[in-house]
Amino acid sequence: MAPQQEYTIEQVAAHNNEESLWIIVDGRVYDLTNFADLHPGGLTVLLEVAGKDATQEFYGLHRQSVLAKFGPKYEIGTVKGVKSKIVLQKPGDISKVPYAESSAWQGFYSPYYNESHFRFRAAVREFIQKEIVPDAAVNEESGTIADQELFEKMGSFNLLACRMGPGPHLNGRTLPGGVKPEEFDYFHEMIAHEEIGTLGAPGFQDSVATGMVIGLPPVLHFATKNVKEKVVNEVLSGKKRICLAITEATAGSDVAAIRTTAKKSPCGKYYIVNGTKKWITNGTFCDYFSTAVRTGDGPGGISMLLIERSEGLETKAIKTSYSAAAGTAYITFENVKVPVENLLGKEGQGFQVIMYNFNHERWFIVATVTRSIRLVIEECFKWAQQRLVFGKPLIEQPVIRAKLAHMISETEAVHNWLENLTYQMTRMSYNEASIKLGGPIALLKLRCTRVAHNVSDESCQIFGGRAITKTGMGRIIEGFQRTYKFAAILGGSEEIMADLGVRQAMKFYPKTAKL
Ligand code: HEM
Repeated sequence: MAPQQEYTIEQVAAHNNEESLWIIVDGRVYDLTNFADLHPGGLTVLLEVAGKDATQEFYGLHRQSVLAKFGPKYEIGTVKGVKSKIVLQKPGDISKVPYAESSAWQGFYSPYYNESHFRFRAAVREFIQKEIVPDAAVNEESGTIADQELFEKMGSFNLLACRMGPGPHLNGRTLPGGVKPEEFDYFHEMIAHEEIGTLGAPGFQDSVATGMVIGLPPVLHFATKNVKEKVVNEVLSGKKRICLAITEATAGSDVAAIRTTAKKSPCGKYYIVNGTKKWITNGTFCDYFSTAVRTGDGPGGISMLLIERSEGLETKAIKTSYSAAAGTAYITFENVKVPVENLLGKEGQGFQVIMYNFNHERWFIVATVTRSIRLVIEECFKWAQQRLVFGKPLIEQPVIRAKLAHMISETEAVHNWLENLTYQMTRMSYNEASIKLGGPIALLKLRCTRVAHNVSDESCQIFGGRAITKTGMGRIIEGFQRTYKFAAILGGSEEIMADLGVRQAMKFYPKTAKL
């Protein structure tokens, strides 16, 4: 960085032309003479503010990251007697923008969190900011998946293990923030998913590693000892990757309609798998596929197999509105030989295996999406404060404040319900949770993705043209509005969630209750 020389306002004012073009942003002086021709916004706009304080103009048109990237190259000093007012966020910082964080992180009391949760979030956030954020926006745009090195870093930091929740797979590990495996609970796990939701790069954030969060549980809970030990170690260390392969072109929410078959070989040592899978998150780059197959007729004829990438298994990318970084795949199986030891659970009991993780999968989606919604709220709040329209900040318009009010209140309601249900998960046995939480989690997911819909809609109106522009101020909003629908379909569509929620409630309806 250039030495911090001090300049008077008058000295800066003398550099007001193309030959010498200086500006002030937040008490710092930038010499843009050599940058002016490269400036994406053009030379004219810079000449209009040459030699002047351009803080307001700058923040009306650029994200902070522009200064973080170009500032060190062009900054030549500070303005005498002027203190910089804008705080650049550092890795691990908690946002002070109201509602941009869970309330407990903004000074409100909470019955749910202890000191270890705060340590855990700080450590995970710092890791994500340092190791994942630098690639996120670039990979999101280019459609490049996370590289092997990043997976292994997430493995050795034990972020991958933490995203699988509490359980024996954590034993012997040092968890982020020095959290001990025995103190790790579903709130820590929720925080890990939430932090991934801060990336603002929907496809890329799925690349790190949604496939694992939904694809490894069948192995963790239903694989034979040998298969489990090998695969869980490989995946949690980041050396190999896994995904969940259930959906087919003709079978989505109606899982029972799957057609992919697995027939025992005459020697009895293998299943021979034939068929297809569609919209498989992370499929293009996974080594393992937890796959639903048909081993017999009807709903009782479904089984789950762990299939390794091998001869006859091919994946190709599906072009979705998502970034290709998510690795959304169409998979074909042509006489793929799968050892019988790779059966997950019992033959014909695939439904139980699939259902085992449904609540967890939906809960994880809510945690991640709700955090992404908060990020959208933070973006809208900041934008409404710094964008001048009709001569005053956008937030001075009552209609904009009303939009923020709806976004905030809906999101806080969802998050509070999420915390409440997470608390139930920390207290209930698996069996109790299966009986009692299926309905509420389904309804929570329904509400969460409906709120995502409303927030997307309102945020687009607040950001205007920038909400449909891939770079610049509206970058996060553009990504959100293009992709939020994914969560309304993945893990059970809104319609199925609504129906399931009420059907579950009907099971508990007292026969004696009458109007
Ligand atoms: C340190 C000083 C500056 C740097 C490094 C800088 C850099 C940039 C960059 C990288 C962009 C592209 C942003 C994107 O679309 O992602 C941009 C756009 C732009 N800049 Fe600057 N800029 C600076 C100062 C200014 C100032 C002082 C003004 C106006 C007075 C200005 C006006 C604009 C405009 C109008 C655009 C286009 C914005 C849009 O398409 O919405 N810039 N600038």
